[in-house]
Amino acid sequence: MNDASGPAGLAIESEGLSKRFGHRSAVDSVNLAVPRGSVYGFLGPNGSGKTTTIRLLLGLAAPTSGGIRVLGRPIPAGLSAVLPEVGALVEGPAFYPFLSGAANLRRLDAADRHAPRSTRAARIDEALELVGLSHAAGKKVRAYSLGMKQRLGIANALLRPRELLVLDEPTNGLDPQGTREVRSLVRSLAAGGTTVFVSSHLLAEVEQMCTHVGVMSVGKLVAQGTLRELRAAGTARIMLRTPDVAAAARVLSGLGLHPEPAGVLPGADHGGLLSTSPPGHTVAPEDIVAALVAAGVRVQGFSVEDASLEERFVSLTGEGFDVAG
Ligand SMILES: Nc1ncnc2c1ncn2[C@@H]1O[C@H](COP(=O)(O)OP(=O)(O)OP(=O)(O)O)[C@@H](O)[C@H]1O
Repeated sequence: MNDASGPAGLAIESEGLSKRFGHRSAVDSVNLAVPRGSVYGFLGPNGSGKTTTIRLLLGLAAPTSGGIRVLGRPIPAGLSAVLPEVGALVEGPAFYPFLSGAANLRRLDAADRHAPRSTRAARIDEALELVGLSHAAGKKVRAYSLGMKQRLGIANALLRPRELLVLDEPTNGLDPQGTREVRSLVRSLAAGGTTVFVSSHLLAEVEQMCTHVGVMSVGKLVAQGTLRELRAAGTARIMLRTPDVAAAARVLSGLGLHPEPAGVLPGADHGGLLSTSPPGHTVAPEDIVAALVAAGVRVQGFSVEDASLEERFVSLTGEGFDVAG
């Protein structure tokens, strides 16, 4: 595995990570590569193995086979050294409803034997500030909205400065306002330099929050990379309106694209072309227009539709993604 000790290293890395329950493979040969400083969206339909993977990463379950390194140390051997650097929100944290948010954090902080008592109050104030709950510190948790409870859970994960934050479906069950709160919190933590590994079954959410994505399907990691890389692996579509259809088709074919007549398009005198580029083959839109103009093709309209990530993920997982959110 790579050396993860430098800033350019990986915050999480796994090799052949597998977990079986009886004959059932919940996680199957997963090779994760989560760069330091990234917001990594761990995307997959329900039951695809995300929670099990997260439990393995945090040493909450033992792998059947394969290796894991978190912040450069092997798991589970290096857990005690790594855990203080890692904040996690896996199962929704249990709060006492009749205690205030601050009082709940005081109890949780007191349960951490590494947390010095003398700095407890300052630590709690800081964590509440970070998640935007200072104003509600003295309010009983039963009066918190779901979004506030979730942010309190994240505050608990942030009682110490963390290099890595692992969040399992942090917006599950939240209303749109709570969802927005948690997403913007994740973005601001990432802007502060924390690596965030966040699971989700919502494609739109991953697109909004994340720099990197790993896609799980039936226990396997079927794609991984930056959002841009995954988009580029799809097929871009070009729509061209022109009266010079035949000449335009020759130019596009010459660029390695696949033009097809699009019939009469709205606003076109004679017709148009739909053109796709084969996967992995990209021609900059400005180069396409320049080539058309150089060949004397009269361009009435030109648009590029990026391959939708949704199409790409559906083709990877064979499942419709819930794209709401
Ligand atoms: N303790 C367990 N014993 C037996 N099977 C399990 C156990 N934990 C998980 N599984 C199975 O492993 C598979 C992956 O589950 P997992 O919870 O990791 O998926 P997930 O992607 O997190 O889904 P969800 O979003 O619904 O939690 C599922 O088929 C699940 O039923």
